[in-house]
Amino acid sequence: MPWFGMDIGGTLTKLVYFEPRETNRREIDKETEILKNIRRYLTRNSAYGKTGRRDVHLQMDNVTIRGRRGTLHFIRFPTSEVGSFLQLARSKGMATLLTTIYATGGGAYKFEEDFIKEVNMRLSKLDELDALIAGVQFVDSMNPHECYYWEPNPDTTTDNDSPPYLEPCLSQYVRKPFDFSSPYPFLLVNIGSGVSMLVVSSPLDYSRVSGTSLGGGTFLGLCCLLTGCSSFEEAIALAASGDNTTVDKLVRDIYGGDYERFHLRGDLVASSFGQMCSADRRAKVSREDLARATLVTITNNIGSIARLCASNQNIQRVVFCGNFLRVNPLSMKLLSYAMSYWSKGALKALFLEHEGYFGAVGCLLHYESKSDKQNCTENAQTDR
Ligand SMILES: Nc1ncnc2c1ncn2[C@@H]1O[C@H](COP(=O)(O)OP(=O)(O)OP(=O)(O)O)[C@@H](O)[C@H]1O
Ligand SMILES: CC(C)(CO)[C@@H](O)C(=O)NCCC(=O)O
Repeated sequence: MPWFGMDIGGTLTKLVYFEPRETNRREIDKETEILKNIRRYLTRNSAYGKTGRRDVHLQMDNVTIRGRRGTLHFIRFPTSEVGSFLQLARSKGMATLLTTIYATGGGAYKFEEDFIKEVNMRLSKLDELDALIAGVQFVDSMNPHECYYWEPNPDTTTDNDSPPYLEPCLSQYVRKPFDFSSPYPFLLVNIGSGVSMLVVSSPLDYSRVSGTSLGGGTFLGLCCLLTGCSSFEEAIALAASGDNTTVDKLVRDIYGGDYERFHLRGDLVASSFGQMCSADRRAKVSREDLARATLVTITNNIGSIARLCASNQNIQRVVFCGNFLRVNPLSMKLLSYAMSYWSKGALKALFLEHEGYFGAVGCLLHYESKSDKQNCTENAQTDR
């Protein structure tokens, strides 16, 4: 059976395929024709059907899993296309193999029967947050460049005591590697369709301390409504060339400058979408500006909750992951700026290269959903 790990999320399904290195002739001969075809199909293409994509740039070579060396391939498709995926898998002969694969995410429960009916495939279900943490730890241990952060380029910033203003500052942010070899404790913020926030205290000890339904799904849903865009990539491209200050009400729109007593600078957003109460302004606003304001609103809200959780728990490192951050450097820079600015430099925002794939990797590792060793508690969500 090919080694798959699958995370069937609210928006995207992530499939990670481990291709063991062929060690000898006997092993190659033992592989059935169907398995060979599946391997060739997956590894020689980067698009599957209309919507399946392999993220070739994320491929990891020379990975060891359960004593075998090989390559990890990262594939995604919209969860709304699970039906087409099952038909494709059937057409490749999957139904003739007696298979069980490890799967997580809400869809592992929702689509369990469909997998059995369509491709004779059993889903062995793992908890999505257990799988997420296991995946983060494993990928980070295999990839020295996994973890990174953003900071203003020291060559382009001026020597000035006051923090740099937001907009000019963001364009100067550069990406830097971060040594994540002693990570604990850290706050893990998984921005998928919705958002989960986990305090990770040690490899086997974490708790879900908060969450918010205002996540990546909200950004995309609102952008589709407001701009008529039809894909995440389009929404991000619109936001990248927009200006949220025509949509949001800033502190300076209310005060004429800074609100000095409480150190609220004039360029801070006082009220997200606050300018859209005016019919005149609504008539003039562009799709780009609306997309930018939606991105900034959702990102800053997640940043605020993350900051509260981190300071409640006395944590300095906040690791953001999830596919909302895919092709989305703007949100990463905004989060970096907000974490540092609002905590007066105490908090550091960190990011992971394999963004939304950790749950699927965790499945591939065949971690058990309820290990006796693991101390995973669903805490009262007091941070809301
Ligand atoms: N190609 C894409 N299509 C749709 N959304 C995308 C795409 N790329 C990135 N995204 C963003 O990623 C989000 C989904 O992220 P992710 O795959 O981590 O979560 P999920 O597993 O689907 O959701 P959840 O964990 O809440 O069930 C979307 O809501 C959207 O903001
Ligand atoms: C429901 C999950 C865990 C599914 O991945 C995720 O979408 C999420 O954490 N949503 C936020 C739920 C909340 O805490 O308000």
